Amino acid sequence: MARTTTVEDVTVIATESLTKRYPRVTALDRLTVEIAPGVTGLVGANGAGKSTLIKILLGLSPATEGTASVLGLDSRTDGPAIRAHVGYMPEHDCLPPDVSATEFVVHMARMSGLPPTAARERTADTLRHVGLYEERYRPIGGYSMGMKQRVKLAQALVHDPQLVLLDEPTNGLDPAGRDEMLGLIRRVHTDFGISVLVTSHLLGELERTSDQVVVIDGGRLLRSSSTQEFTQATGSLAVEVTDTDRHPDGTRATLDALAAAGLTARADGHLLLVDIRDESTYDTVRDTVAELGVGLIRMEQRRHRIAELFTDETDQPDEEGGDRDAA
Ligand SMILES: Nc1ncnc2c1ncn2[C@@H]1O[C@H](COP(=O)(O)OP(=O)(O)OP(=O)(O)O)[C@@H](O)[C@H]1O
Repeated sequence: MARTTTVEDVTVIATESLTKRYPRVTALDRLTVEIAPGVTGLVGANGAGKSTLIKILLGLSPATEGTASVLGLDSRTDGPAIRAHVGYMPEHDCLPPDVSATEFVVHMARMSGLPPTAARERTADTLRHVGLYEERYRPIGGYSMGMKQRVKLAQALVHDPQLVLLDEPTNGLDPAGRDEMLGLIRRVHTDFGISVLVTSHLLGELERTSDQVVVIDGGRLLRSSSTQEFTQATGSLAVEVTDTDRHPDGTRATLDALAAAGLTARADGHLLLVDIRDESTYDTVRDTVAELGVGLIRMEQRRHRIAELFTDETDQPDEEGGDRDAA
């Protein structure tokens, strides 16, 4: 089932100066971005313009200015062809409570043009894939939020699209449910080769799930790059040490000793952030800690986090994560 990537689909979505103005608000403001195959996270606070972008990409809402192409098709003129090759999971609950997941997803498959037998087979496969097989004949009205989100995902996948646009698929889920949904989303790409654009206002989850992250704010592009670039190594070494009877504040004692050894370091809570000058920095830290007699709990190179985009670049968040999910 997995597809091979060809030169033509190196860019699955491209926008150029895309602008959408409503009477009172500019929802998208000259947005120019290219999205490669794989899993892409589109992150932004509520009202940033994520849903507006998705509706324009699907050809459901016209842009005021600029252009957007999806799988090489023009969203202004090729809406029906785009929707034939793209699956869409809307943000809000749009499910009929009185029908079963099977009935609903078969209906959506038929709407996309699949013949009856193929629609039933694809529905069974897709519901199994999203983990809803046992409950598939029960009315959706009795489903949990997590199960409803899976039905919405299944209907987006049932016609075997090349790309799916998932609008806030983790909304309303508890942390375990979110993790499961993110795992499913990742597998949509790894198992079936389907590219995914997934929106969220939660930064941490996109860091884990996406190959590329696009950040928008007030309809403008804040940043677009690979997740690897976002989380690349920084030039500082995070060091954590124990306290001892001789050094009841081990962190402070180590900070002073590192300064005496000629290194630049600062305390960040219980962590010490040491500037890496060259390879010898590691040895100097190790030797300084050993001479002091405090225990070395960890010594590792710091990595950037996507959350830092929303703070001062130099204002490193707490190592334990803090509120990494807040946009
Ligand atoms: N049909 C509309 N008419 C007028 N204004 C709209 C319309 N749709 C969206 N907006 C406005 O455009 C801006 C962007 O909204 P959009 O729904 O795209 O944001 P979002 O990032 O998806 O956030 P959310 O997750 O809250 O939906 C908001 O200020 C919103 O109020």
